[in-house]
Amino acid sequence: LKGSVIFGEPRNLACLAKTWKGGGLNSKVHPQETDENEGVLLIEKLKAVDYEYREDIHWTKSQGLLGTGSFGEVYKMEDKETGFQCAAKKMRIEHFRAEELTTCTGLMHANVLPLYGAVKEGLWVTIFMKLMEGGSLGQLLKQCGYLPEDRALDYLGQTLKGLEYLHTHNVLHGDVKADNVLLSGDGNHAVLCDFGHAAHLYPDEMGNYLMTGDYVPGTETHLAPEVVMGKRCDAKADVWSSCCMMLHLLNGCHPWVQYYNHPLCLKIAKEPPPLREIPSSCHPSTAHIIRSGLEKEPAKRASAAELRKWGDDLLVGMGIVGGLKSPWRGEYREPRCLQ
Ligand SMILES: N#Cc1cccc(-c2csc(Nc3cc(F)ccc3O)n2)c1
Repeated sequence: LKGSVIFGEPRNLACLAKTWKGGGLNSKVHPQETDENEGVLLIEKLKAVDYEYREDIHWTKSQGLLGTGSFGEVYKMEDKETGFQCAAKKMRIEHFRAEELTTCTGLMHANVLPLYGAVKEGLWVTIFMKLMEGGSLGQLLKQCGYLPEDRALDYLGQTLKGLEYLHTHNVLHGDVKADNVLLSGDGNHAVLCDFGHAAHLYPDEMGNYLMTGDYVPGTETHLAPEVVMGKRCDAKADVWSSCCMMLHLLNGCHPWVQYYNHPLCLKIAKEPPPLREIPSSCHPSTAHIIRSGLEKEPAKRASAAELRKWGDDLLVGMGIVGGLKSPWRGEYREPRCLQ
């Protein structure tokens, strides 16, 4: 069995990932070589042996799912030689998008989940990332209904910090939602994950950074109007989604679904933004932040940087600087949409 898994740099992984798109060249030209093993590991704790890194031989996934990512299931995994544990998303090569790796390789920020590497084994691609013991924000919501305003604001702020960084690097996340925000074991640190819908933003003649046509839309309830209308969109599409996520955190249910039937995309394009779903109990500045992020016109919509700044000032204004937030797994709150 031969392999070509190396310990390398992010740009090596970005370059290799482009050859995996659509099943990879080899699987077409030499179908019998569907057991090939290639990839790039970015940390020493994941050790390829003789240029191979194969499931059950060099690493094993633990029983039970951590979660379900875009196009693949997420497991806790352990390197057999080093005992190091991390998270791994395994998916079929047909569902793999090179952007999942080319957008996040080489990016490092406190609110963006670090990438540890990726390998292809036959017709499967596995992406390794840092293990986040607190699980996803989506899972936390399922456990506690909806979040108190201070904690929701804190998680929105951390998500916006991650988005601000991605947007500065001309990357659109493309599927901002509670399921794609992961938490540390103590619930205090939140990171953006899952670049399965991510896209590179390119400057047009007007200097706007837009994405190209091959964007795979994210979660319907969180899609911005310009996305559902098939327009070329920019980083502002993530800002709209982040405020849909905020409504989800505050209400315990996705926006739109209480008021409209599917297909929602027609309503998102036609109807006014879901401002009536902002809880009346919210601090006026919280409502202002959400309204500014739910402007239908992308040019009028606030940027991630602007919303994050307002959010930081508001948390200071509310006297919440680090840790004075409601308990992280407090008592269950009946989602507002079921009340
Ligand atoms: N650790 C962890 C953990 C716990 C719960 C959910 C998730 C989760 C939701 S989407 C997601 N995507 C993802 C996870 C990887 F390990 C690698 C690439 C990914 O896109 N992971 C991760």
